[in-house]
Amino acid sequence: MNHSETHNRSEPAISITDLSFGYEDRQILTEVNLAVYPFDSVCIVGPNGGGKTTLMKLIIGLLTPEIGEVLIFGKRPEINKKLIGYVPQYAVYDRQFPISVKEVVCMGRLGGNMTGRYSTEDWDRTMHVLGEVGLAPFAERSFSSLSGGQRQRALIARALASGGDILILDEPTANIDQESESHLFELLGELNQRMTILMVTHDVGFASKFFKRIACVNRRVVIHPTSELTGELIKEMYGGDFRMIRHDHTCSSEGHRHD
Ligand SMILES: Nc1ncnc2c1ncn2[C@@H]1O[C@H](COP(=O)(O)OP(=O)(O)OP(=O)(O)O)[C@@H](O)[C@H]1O
Repeated sequence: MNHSETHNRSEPAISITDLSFGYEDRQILTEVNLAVYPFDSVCIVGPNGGGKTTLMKLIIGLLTPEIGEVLIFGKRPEINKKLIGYVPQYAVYDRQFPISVKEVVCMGRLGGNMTGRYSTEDWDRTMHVLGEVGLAPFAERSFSSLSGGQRQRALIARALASGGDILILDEPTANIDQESESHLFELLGELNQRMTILMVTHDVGFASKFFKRIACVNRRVVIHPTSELTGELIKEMYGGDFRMIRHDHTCSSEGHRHD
């Protein structure tokens, strides 16, 4: 049983209050308020440079807010970071570096293991999550021999090896074909039965079929149920000027407005 199942479901898995953040003198996120409840699935969209990755890094505790706070199941990210699995935007392994699929996945266990060595429990968990993503037969194979879609699933397994409550993915569909993308969403659908899922994507039309809510990040963050959107509208919205979620909303490079 994971933390979400024992946790009071009326309390957010992720709670962001009055958060502002910038790099040096540049303000990137302003007055962000967001509550994501257990078993929600939120697709994070927005123009390039709008602050999506920055927001994810604040949630997992890689960055600390200057103003406001982020809580994970009521506690600071550094305390509850083990509840979060993160699939970063670029996970590059040197093709010459002979690392096996199971080793990549087991690296997800290091966060909670101060010795730098893996226990039997670590390897058991690794094989379990490899089974979950359908890659158990590939455990001994070299990571670089996997296809793009298989690699992505291995990286999800690595995230699952560390945290079992919240899964955060930063553009996992960027380098995979459409069939692998369908498989990825099937897998995410299964995982969403027991986890909260947040995913940054540029493929809004496809993603909106899976996600319950869509958050537009462009300095400010505005969240809507995906039921309010149609695929066509989202594609339009994602064009040069991030267009309209409803007639009274605009999300563009100038910021997100509710008129
Ligand atoms: N470590 C850093 N130091 C200074 N500026 C940064 C740093 N990381 C990101 N930025 C800047 O902050 C802004 C927001 O970046 P971020 O990566 O969060 O945007 P994004 O919405 O994820 O963009 P994309 O869709 O292109 O991935 C960008 O202008 C980026 O150049």
